[in-house]
Amino acid sequence: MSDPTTVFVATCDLSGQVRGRAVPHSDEEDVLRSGTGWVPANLGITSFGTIASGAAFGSTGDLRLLPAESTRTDIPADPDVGKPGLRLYLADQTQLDGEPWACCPRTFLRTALDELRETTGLSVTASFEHEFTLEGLPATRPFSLQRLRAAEPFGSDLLALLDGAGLQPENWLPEYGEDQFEITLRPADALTAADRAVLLRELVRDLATRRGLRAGFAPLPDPDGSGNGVHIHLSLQDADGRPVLHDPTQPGGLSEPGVRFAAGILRHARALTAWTAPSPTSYLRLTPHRWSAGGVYLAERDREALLRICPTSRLGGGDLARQFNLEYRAADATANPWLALGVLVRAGLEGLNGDPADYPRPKVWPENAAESDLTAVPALPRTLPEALQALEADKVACSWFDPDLLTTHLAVRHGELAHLDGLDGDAARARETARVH
Ligand SMILES: NC(=O)CC[C@H](N)C(=O)O
Repeated sequence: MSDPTTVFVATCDLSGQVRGRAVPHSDEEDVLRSGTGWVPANLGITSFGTIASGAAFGSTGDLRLLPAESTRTDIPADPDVGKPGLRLYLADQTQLDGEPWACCPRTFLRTALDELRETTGLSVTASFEHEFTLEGLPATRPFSLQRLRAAEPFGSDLLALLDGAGLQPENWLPEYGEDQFEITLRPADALTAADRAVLLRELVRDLATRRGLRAGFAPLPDPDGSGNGVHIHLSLQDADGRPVLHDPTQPGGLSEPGVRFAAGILRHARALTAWTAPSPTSYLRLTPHRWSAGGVYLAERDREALLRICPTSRLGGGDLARQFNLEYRAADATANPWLALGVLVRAGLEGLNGDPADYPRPKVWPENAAESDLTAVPALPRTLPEALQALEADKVACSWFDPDLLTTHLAVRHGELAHLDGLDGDAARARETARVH
């Protein structure tokens, strides 16, 4: 394929929106070396396009968008619909001299991973599973071949696009909800996995538009239907790349470091949701019996648990320790993937390094736990304002962020709430659903 003439250099904001600017292909080498201009105030834009009052950034200040070469993604030309090809890079937002900018979400994740490695010797492998709704198809049944075929050639084109872009697609499936599909990618090192999550959503939306469809990632498009979740799978490896989460002698097969990492996530769970589920409608999805996350607990193979110990299989000579992973289920596509994974790493790190008195061993609920046994597990926040209050009340969680990043995040969240203020439930949901397409 010939090189696309346009190169788009992008970051992902506090609402998961990808924003950036294009440069001509002839400038690509220069831009890879020295970046292109950017403005801190971009971080204070809500997903409704307004600048949040109270954001830390105003009319002054300048940054560079410095592309990460590893994220280079080519969208091939689609002459049938008159779209030229595009080269896309994800970028770090840096100071003008190239020094890290502490409010850059990608830098936040990288710094958390560095600190995990420096203080524990551990690294993270991760994968993001995305559900979304494909509007414009005939009605079909959940999980059916009919639904898979109804989405053709979108499905096959998507697998080819992701494969060609090096995103390593794993599963493409017709899901349970009306018009719902799921795409999973192979596990990768944590930064790559989060980069791929940012790219995946854009590639899905772009391809859907080119095929005359509309891909929606709203957390709950229909109040009576299924939610669109983003499930974040993660595992830990030691400095030699050996998996450390699995210990068959322990409850649920979860090793001591695994339990401690999980303890950190469970302890800070209510604050974490302010980052992983940052929209008002996120909380309509996070209710019991939706198989999203019905409470703050750790369980073997239970799709209602906030943290799920995923199944492993010996089939075909499978390596159980390598397959063993934890799945965080309270995220959705209104979250920034770098921040969502970054806060999980930060919380896990607190569990690993913190005083065990502050991070008591969580119970590992067995797969066959009855719902009546689980009535005492802590609840997730019921609304976004509750999650924001939980974040502000959690001084440990607040300490993970540059004060300007925290202030701006809170301002954006409150700005979005204000945008929906006074609308009734249906109107608010409709406005929300429209913005995350
Ligand atoms: N199969 C599943 O795990 C369903 C997930 C569910 N749709 C969610 O909102 O997270």
